[in-house]
Amino acid sequence: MPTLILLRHGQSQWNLENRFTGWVDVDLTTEGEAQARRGGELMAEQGLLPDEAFTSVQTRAIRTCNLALDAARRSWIPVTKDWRLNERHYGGLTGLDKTETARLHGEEQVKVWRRSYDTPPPPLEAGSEHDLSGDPRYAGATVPATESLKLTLERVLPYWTSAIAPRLKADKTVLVAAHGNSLRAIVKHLFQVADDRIVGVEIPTGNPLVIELNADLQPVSARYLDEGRAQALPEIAA
Ligand SMILES: O=C(O)[C@@H](CO)OP(=O)(O)O
Repeated sequence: MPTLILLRHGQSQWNLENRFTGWVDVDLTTEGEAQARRGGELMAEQGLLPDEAFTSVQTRAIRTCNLALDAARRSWIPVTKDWRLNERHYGGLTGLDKTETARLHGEEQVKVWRRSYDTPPPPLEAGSEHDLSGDPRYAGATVPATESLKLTLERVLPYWTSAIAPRLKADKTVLVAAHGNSLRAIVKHLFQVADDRIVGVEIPTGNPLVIELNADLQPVSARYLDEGRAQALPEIAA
């Protein structure tokens, strides 16, 4: 049975500092490294051993992938990195403190920027501190100035369809080590979550989400491996 393991990176330095992160390449904290290792141990304990892995081009996801695979003794499997699995681009909010931003703009406005489906944050100014358009890892890609979840899904989905789905259709166990919002986009697609319901999906850091799929890649079961840190999951269509 095709098995998908979604793993959000472990706690990052800016998760800890409560700053809007997006495409900024912050690293894991010591706690985040431990979460990633624990995620790998849980996979091994439950016999969920990935055949292949996909991750973004951001350090916190790459290191989470490596730490989890090391802990599961699967660091030899093929790992493919692609920017399409990056976190949602946070535009002009990048780097700002989330609480301070809510104080300035109001809780409601910040909730819309963080969790609405199709309202992107204000764009990042070209040439500003967090402008990554000159970063060599994005050579050939168009670096967005901001992204809503909808825009994130629109760049994740073609990659899902062309690169990840074929491996699942070949009946593989596939690990995707990525980010809160790129994984939320995959969950939205797989579970057909309505635009106004996706706000309720919050994937915890470093907790493997195992989704068993049928031959048409529709979910037949879903569960977090660390039950103590689990969050609500969308319903599976009958
Ligand atoms: O800052 C970010 O890039 C994301 C993920 O940590 O935050 P949010 O919870 O607002 O999606």
